[in-house]
Amino acid sequence: MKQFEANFDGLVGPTHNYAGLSFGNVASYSNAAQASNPKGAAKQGLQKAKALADLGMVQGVLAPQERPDLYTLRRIGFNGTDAEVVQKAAKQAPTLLNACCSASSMWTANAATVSPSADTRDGKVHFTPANLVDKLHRSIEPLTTGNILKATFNNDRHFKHHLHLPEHANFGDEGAANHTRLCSDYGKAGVELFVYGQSATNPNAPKPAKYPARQTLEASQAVARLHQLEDESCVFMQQNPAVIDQGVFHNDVISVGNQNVLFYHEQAFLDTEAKFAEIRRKMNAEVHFVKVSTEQVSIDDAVKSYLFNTQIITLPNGEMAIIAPTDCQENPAVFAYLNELTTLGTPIKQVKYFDVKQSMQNGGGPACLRLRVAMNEQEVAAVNQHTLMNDVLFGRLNTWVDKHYRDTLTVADLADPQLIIESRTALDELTQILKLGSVYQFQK
Ligand SMILES: NCCC[C@H](NC(=O)CCC(=O)O)C(=O)O
Repeated sequence: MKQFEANFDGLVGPTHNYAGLSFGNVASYSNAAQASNPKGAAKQGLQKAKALADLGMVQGVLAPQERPDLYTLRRIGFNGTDAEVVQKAAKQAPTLLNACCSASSMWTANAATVSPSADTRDGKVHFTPANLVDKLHRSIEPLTTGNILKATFNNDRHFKHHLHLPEHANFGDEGAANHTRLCSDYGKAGVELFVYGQSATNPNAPKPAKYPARQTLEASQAVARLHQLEDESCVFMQQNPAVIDQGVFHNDVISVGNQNVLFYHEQAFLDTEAKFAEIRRKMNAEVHFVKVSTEQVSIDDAVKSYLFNTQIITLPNGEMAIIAPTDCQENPAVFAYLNELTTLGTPIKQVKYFDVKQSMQNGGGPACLRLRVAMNEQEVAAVNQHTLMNDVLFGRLNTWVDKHYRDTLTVADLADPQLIIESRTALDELTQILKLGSVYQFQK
C-alpha cells in the first residue's frame, strides 16, 4: 500500500492582524501594531499549499477559527448585542479584545499532535488538539480545533480524536511544533521525538530565565500515553533553555525532521549526544543528523530567517526538498548555508522559496503553517475529500478570499462590529466549500 505524509495548512482567517500578543516570540513583539493584509496573507498561504500539491504531495487545508470570539468575551462579562460586546471590550479592555480577535489558528503546527497508525497500538491515526495554555489568545483555540479536525478526519475506523490536555501550566502543550516523527518509511513504525521546554513537576530541572517554556515534559508524556505509543518508540528530549531565551519559542524554530533526517542547530537541545544515541538505538535504521553550527548560522540569524521553520518534504521521486521562506534568501549567512546544504551529500537535494511574510511577521514560517499527517492510501481516502487541495479548490478558495477579506487591518479596526459580520459570513461559506458541517459556535 502507498504511504504519504500529507500537509494540512491552516487557512489564514479574515482577522489576521499584528497585536504583539506572544511574549517570547520576537517577530510578534517587534511587529506589534503594524497594519496587516489579511487578503495577502491568505493568498500567500494558498500559494504555498497549491505549490506543494503541484509537486505531487498530498495537501489539505484546515479551516480557521471564528474571530472575534464573542463567546469568550461574553464569558468574561461583556454583554449586550454582538456589536456592544466588541465595543465595550475595545473601550474597557482592548488587550482582551485583541486576544479574542487573533487569527493565530493559521499556525496549524500548533493545532494538535498527530501519531500515524504505524506507531499506535490500535492502528488508528491519533489526534490531540494542543491546549496552548501559555498564551491567552491561543488558549481559546482547542475546542474549535477539535471540531475542525473531526470534520476533516471524519472516519472513526481510521481516526481517533482525543480531548486537549487539562488546561493547566503543568500540561502546557503546543502540539506538533514540538513533535517530530523519524522513520525509515512513512508507513513503518518510527520514533516519535517529543521536545519539551521544561519539566513542570521538577523544580530543579533546567528552565529558561527570561521567556516562557511553552511545552512541558508532562504534557508530552500524556500525549504519548493517549496515542498508545510504545515506550521503545518514544524519545523525550529537552530544548536548550538558553535558546528559548533568544526567541526560540517552539522546537520547530530550531530543528525540523523528515523520515530519517533530523536537521538541527547545534545549540537546539540539552544532552544532545546521549539523546541522539537513544534515537539511533530505537530507530534501528540509519539516521542522518544534519547539524548546523553557530559559526555557520547564529541563533539570531536562525530566529530572524526561520532556517529551521522550513518544511522538509520527500518528493514523489524520493528526493528531499526544503520549503523555505524567502527571508532565508535575504539573510546572507543562511542563504550561503542553504546553497551549500544541497551539495553536502545529505538526502536534501533542493530548496524552494516561498513568500509567507504576512505570517513571518507574527513569527510563523512555512512549518508553522502546516500540520503533518502521515497516512496510507486507505486513510487518505477516508479524509474529507473537500479539504484536499487541487485546481478546483484553489480557484474556489481564492475567489472566496477575494470576496470576503480586507486588504488592510489595524488593531483599531478590531473594534469595528462590521468585522463580526464579515468574518461569520466568510466562515459560513467556507464550511460549505469544505463540507465541514457546523463547526463554529455561531452555527450551533
Ligand atoms: N508556530 C508559530 C506560532 C506563532 C504565534 N504567533 C502569534 O500568536 C502572534 C499573534 C500576535 O502577536 O498578533 C505564536 O506565538 O504562537
